[in-house]
Amino acid sequence: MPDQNSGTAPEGRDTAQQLADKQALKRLLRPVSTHLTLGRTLAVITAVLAVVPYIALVHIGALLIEAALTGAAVDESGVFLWLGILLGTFTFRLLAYLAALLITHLADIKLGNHIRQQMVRRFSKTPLNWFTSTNSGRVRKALQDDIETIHHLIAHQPVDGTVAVVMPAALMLYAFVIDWRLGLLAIATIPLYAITMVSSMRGMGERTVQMDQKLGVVSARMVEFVTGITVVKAFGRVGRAHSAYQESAKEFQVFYFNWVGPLIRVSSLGLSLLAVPLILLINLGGGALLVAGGGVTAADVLATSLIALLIPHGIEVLSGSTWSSQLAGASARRINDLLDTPVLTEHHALAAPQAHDVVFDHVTYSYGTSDHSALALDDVSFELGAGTITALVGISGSGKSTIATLLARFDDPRSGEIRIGGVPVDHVADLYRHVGFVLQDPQLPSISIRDNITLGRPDATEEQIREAARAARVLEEIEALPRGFDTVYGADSGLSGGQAQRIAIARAILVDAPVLILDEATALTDPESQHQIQHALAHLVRGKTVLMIAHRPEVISGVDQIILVEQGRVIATGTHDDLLSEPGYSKLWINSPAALGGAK
Ligand SMILES: Nc1ncnc2c1ncn2[C@@H]1O[C@H](COP(=O)(O)OP(=O)(O)OP(=O)(O)O)[C@@H](O)[C@H]1O
Repeated sequence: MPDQNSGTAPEGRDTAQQLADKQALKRLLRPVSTHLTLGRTLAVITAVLAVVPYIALVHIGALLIEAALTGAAVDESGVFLWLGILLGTFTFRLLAYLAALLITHLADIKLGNHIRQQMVRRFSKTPLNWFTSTNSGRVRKALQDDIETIHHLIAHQPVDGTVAVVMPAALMLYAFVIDWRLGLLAIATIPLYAITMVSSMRGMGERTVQMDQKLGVVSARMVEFVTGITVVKAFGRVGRAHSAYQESAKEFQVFYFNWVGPLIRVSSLGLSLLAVPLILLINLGGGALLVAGGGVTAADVLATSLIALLIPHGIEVLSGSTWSSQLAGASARRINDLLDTPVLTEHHALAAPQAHDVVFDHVTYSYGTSDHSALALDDVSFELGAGTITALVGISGSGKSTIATLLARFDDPRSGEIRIGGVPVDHVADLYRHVGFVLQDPQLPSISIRDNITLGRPDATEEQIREAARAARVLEEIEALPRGFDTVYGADSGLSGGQAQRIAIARAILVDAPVLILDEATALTDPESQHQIQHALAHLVRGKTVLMIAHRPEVISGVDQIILVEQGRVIATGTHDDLLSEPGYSKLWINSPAALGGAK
């Protein structure tokens, strides 16, 4: 990972990074390599044929000069032949150039689609625990900004970059074919230009990497600022939050100015050296001397002078393409990183559990994938009897959500096994028919309420949907909305936290999975809403094997078993009374003497 805050990265690392960028680009462009080769081939043809007008110019000039010197009539058929060749080549070049651009643009579209499809395919197998807000931000950047950055490299660079190299080379060669002295005059200014370009391009690779990193910091600060704007505003700290963004933007501005300022001075020096008057002075002046000395014609001098004028433009385009390749390299690396996200192993020997007891068997888990990553769960073992309700309790960060998400296979344990009815969860066929969940954040996508409720069971009938909504105590509120069940969440109407929770419960009721994970989340809702949710949950949990993350003492009353978790380990298991002797347990309810008096 690049150090986002470091402005002066060590050179060795940057060179290694550039190498990695190049390899990443090679790998990313592989699916369209045939398109790109075809585009480049057509571009080479276009560039080589750029010589033809100059050949025609020289030949027509020769015919005219011959007529003028001999007093004979101009060889009209010869002139028309060359004009015909000129026109034919021009048309052919135009068509070849357009075809090349068409092919590279098609390649761009194909690659964009290919990357998006690959990402969707990859993410459908990626552990759900991977989707943190940071990683979601990375996905957004890759799908939007990085695909856009490589657009230029695929759609334009293979054609324009190739023409920029091959055309001047072919023209220079032809200048030497006309006359080697005129050829030397045509390229006379190039060494000066090359020196200024090389000095301005020095360190360009590292600077581009740094620019990319600094832009990343500016963008991250902007997202942080916008995401936290409500809290920041509520506490009147807009200036302070804004200043982090302003500082990173200022830092980028200073960096960019210090880099680009001298660059512009150097390249403008290069340009002035090659400015039209200088090129014409050398080529026409030197050419005139050669014409006077005999051996070359005025038409030859005109042709090579025009060639000399085109060379600098080619070099400019070439340096622009080099820069866009460097930018695209970093983008390719980020896209490839996402295409390589870890995925859950897919097993083929799947089975449907016949019973619904749950066993955690020496489960260990860490969010990081390296051997040194801190353990979020450390040797966790427990059992949930079929049809029983178990409450998971522990202080914040103790590992309750991690246990719950592993049961729903949001990721696989690093070691140990989780079984439902004796079948390891990674071997359960159609897992979400067996494990349902209602989490703190109800996660309603921006689709209709009907589709939200039937997400886990798209074939549900209208009556079943209404029945689920009724059991979840949200039917009346849905029907009171102007578009009822067709209301699109977010677009047509928002919902209160309690309503969204009850819609998530209706969804779980409809799926009717025999194992249920509940993240008790009533703290954010008002007492009436809490009451409604409790009723909806009571309906939902009937006869199910329930694992409930409990935050309040009230909800542990009536559960069959309580599991106390501390620092990723199961400290004790039992009933409320069994656990009262555990200091960690009584400390949890210290502000709730009623619970300590007996929750049952
Ligand atoms: N996405 C994540 N990436 C890295 N570490 C994480 C992630 N989610 C949780 N953790 C870490 O794993 C440990 C257990 O967290 P977990 O969310 O399971 O605790 P919890 O008991 O559910 O807390 P809370 O009651 O506050 O929700 C904590 O140290 C936490 O910082």
